[in-house]
Amino acid sequence: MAVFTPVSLDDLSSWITQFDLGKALAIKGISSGIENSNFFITTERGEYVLTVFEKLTFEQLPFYLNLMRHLAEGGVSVPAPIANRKGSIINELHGKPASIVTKLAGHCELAPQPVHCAAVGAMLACMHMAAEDFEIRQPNLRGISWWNETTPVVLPYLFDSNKQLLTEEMAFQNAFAASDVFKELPNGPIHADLFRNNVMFDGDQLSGFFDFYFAGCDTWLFDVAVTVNDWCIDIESGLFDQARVRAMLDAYHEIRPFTAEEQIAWQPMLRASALRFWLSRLYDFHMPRDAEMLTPHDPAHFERILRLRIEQAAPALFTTAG
Ligand SMILES: Nc1ncnc2c1ncn2[C@@H]1O[C@H](COP(=O)(O)OP(=O)(O)O)[C@@H](O)[C@H]1O
Ligand SMILES: N[C@@H](CCOP(=O)(O)O)C(=O)O
Repeated sequence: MAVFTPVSLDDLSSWITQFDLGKALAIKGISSGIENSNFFITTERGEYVLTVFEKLTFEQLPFYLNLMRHLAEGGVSVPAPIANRKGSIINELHGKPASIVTKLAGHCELAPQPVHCAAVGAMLACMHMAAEDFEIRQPNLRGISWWNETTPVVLPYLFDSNKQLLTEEMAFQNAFAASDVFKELPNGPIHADLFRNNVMFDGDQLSGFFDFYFAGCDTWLFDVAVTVNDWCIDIESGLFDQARVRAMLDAYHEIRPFTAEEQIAWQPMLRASALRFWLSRLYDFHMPRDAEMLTPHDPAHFERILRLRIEQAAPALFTTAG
């Protein structure tokens, strides 16, 4: 159970009077979250999701919530934040920032087929384009600066072979980030954590992307790499499933054609996205924080993926002109 800040129906009943949502009828804690306290709530107007933010601050949250609002208004299926009568979408609850967003229908698809990957690829391209004119700029807080800060923290915990892997990959990624090719990569707001558990499907119909709380401005290709590295692999081995890879990349390319520079950067970017999650999982594993680490994610999964992405040629990013 990962509700860190309990909210009772009584608490909700008084707090919700600031919104035009009618009376609160029910509240149910969601157990699967690991970052925030999430609740399904029912009011006289319908069903919503209430999030009490455990770590993100009143200063950081406007980027994430306004991005969601911008995307929802732009026709991308994401949870839309609900404003109170004063127009505020971030409001204090039990001393912490909290928000109500619309509830997406359906369930996460944890055993995706090519049809699901194509839907995710197409919507990812639409999302990148819809976010292009979003005005708030906040860097990807789990980007290369964070990798450089985190590497010396986790290095002492690693066996020699992994020490070498991490040190050499960081050198490679720092050089890649300084390259001319990297500077030409299209960028903007990205989701940055679009794993299978952050997308909702209603049957085979994609009903939306959610959990934008790792979003930030970075290269679009990094977002594609994060998504492909989770959706298009055999989970046990980390090897690519070629049918799912093609379905996702072709669907993306049809909407937002990849560039020649992105093709050159594709393999380094697949490595970068594996490195990013290896590092965060190593950090969370060796520096656990309270209750959220009851079920730490396995760092070895991304160590395996990183080794594969270094050793094996990347699948073509695109096979036809856009
Ligand atoms: N807008 C939403 N619509 C429907 N379900 C949601 C929504 N937001 C969160 N959930 C549910 O809550 C669970 C935990 O949310 P998530 O954002 O992943 O939490 P955390 O960031 O704390 O890991 C999700 O797996 C999903 O089932
Ligand atoms: N996707 C990351 C963990 C981020 O947690 P989330 O449940 O909020 O998506 C990983 O797998 O390491």
